Amino acid sequence: MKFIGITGGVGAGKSEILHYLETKDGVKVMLADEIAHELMLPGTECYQKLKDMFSDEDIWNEDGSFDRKKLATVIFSDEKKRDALNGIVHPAVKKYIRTVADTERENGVLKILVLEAALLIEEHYDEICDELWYIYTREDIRKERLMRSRGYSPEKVQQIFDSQLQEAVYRKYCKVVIDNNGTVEDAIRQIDLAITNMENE
Ligand SMILES: CC(C)(COP(=O)(O)OP(=O)(O)OC[C@H]1O[C@@H](n2cnc3c(N)ncnc32)[C@H](O)[C@@H]1O)[C@@H](O)C(=O)NCCC(=O)NCCS
Ligand SMILES: Nc1ncnc2c1ncn2[C@@H]1O[C@H](COP(=O)(O)OP(=O)(O)OP(=O)(O)O)[C@@H](O)[C@H]1O
Repeated sequence: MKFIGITGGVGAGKSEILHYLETKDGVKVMLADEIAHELMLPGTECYQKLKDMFSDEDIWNEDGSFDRKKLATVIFSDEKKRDALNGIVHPAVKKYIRTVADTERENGVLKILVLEAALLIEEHYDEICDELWYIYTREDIRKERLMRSRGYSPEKVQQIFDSQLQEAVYRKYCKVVIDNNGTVEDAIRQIDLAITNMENE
């Protein structure tokens, strides 16, 4: 089994590419963001730590869950608070992912395990993945796609860009670069080629 980590800036097209990958035989896809949300639900250890850490912030709904929009405003405008959240959530996410990867390796059924995570490099997933892949899309294109599809404001897009790594850093750590400035079909062709190259190594 090969374990591939897929990363890239906000709106680069990671989810789009994962939708394609999960249609392939012998491939299982994991989303760090989805796992993080599960591990942040009320009643979990992470939730309690976040509750203690962010008790004074206006991010809580009446039922005790987070208001996603308000949490985004807080963590993308304050590096210290973002680091605090990441320090609570990401060790738990990584532990969970490591367990799944170990189990799948032992089972020996999967051909490829894929992890999508925005913070793959920052959180040192190179230690557990066999290969890191970077989905590269220019900032102006990502901004336009995010404003159109998610209704993000230009300010929100810029704040998230500023909180993420520079292109050169992604390129330094990732073995494969998928250019997603064109059509999804173009990106899929590059993915298929990268898989063939990996399997022939
Ligand atoms: C902060 C939240 C509420 C923002 O939600 P929103 O729908 O506005 O944005 P979305 O989830 O699409 O994230 C926007 C971009 O920021 C990145 N991002 C998300 N959380 C973080 C974080 N903690 N630190 C840095 N970047 C992050 C995403 O990967 C994406 O590229 C949400 O992302 C969240 O609950 N984050 C905590 C869980 C987490 O750390 N997820 C990332 C796992 S790699
Ligand atoms: N090649 C493409 N052509 C046109 N639209 C695209 C292309 N790739 C992705 N998109 C669109 O751009 C938007 C952002 O893509 P997607 O959600 O896959 O990004 P992401 O990298 O997963 O973002 P995030 O970092 O927030 O998780 C979506 O609406 C998606 O359908």
